[in-house]
Amino acid sequence: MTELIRFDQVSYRYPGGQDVLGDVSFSIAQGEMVYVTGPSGAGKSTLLRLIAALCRAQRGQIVVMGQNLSVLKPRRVPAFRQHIGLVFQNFNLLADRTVFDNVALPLVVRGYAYADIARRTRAALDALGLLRYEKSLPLTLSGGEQQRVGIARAIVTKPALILADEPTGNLDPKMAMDVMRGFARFNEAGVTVMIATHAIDLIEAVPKRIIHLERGHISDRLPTAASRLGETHGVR
Ligand SMILES: Nc1ncnc2c1ncn2[C@@H]1O[C@H](COP(=O)(O)OP(=O)(O)OP(=O)(O)O)[C@@H](O)[C@H]1O
Repeated sequence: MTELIRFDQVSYRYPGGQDVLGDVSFSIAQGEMVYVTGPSGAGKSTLLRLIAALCRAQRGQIVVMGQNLSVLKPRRVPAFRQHIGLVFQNFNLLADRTVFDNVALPLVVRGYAYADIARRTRAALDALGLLRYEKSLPLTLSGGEQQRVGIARAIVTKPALILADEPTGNLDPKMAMDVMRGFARFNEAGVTVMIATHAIDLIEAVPKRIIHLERGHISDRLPTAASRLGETHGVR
């Protein structure tokens, strides 16, 4: 078993705040698919941000793909991130570029030949059911369609690791299920996948390992329909 991600007693606080993650330790093997669950504010997004080196833990050690993130030099962060597909809540799409251009961008940045870019981009668009929108501008699409453009852009480089934060948040139930099954297919093809989600029904439909957070700590208590009810009502 090759370890892809390791957290050893990791704590993190935003500037001026309190610890939002405290003494978090876990290990994820290459090829695993893992859900990160927990009530709103439990620290799910922060956990994914730490793995992507978008922020840096004050205490403990994080190793991702063999790289110890506490000693990763800022100028090396972009190269490190090239192996990660990020799907975050704000889609960060370029409003003045077509769907095709948005999805192709990571390949353009990496200097792929145009024929390769076109083939891979269309394959990613096809996988997310977006081919017919390739010439559209993102703002002419629905929220769910824009979310899928963000996912297509994250997978187009065939990353070793996909980190997805609430990737089904804006999707209708059928599309949400399709997207979750899509992640499971990438995972079957060997990609390690971590998904922060509240969608207990999808987790039950596509069951995988769960890392459950409660107030910044890993908890053995797994998410249930009852906790989902609590979340809907904002109970912490
Ligand atoms: N940029 C920030 N500055 C200060 N505090 C922050 C920042 N981002 C998040 N927090 C705080 O950190 C805690 C954890 O937030 P995080 O977004 O990781 O939780 P989450 O489990 O992903 O929540 P949600 O399910 O609502 O997305 C929360 O208390 C939040 O208010």
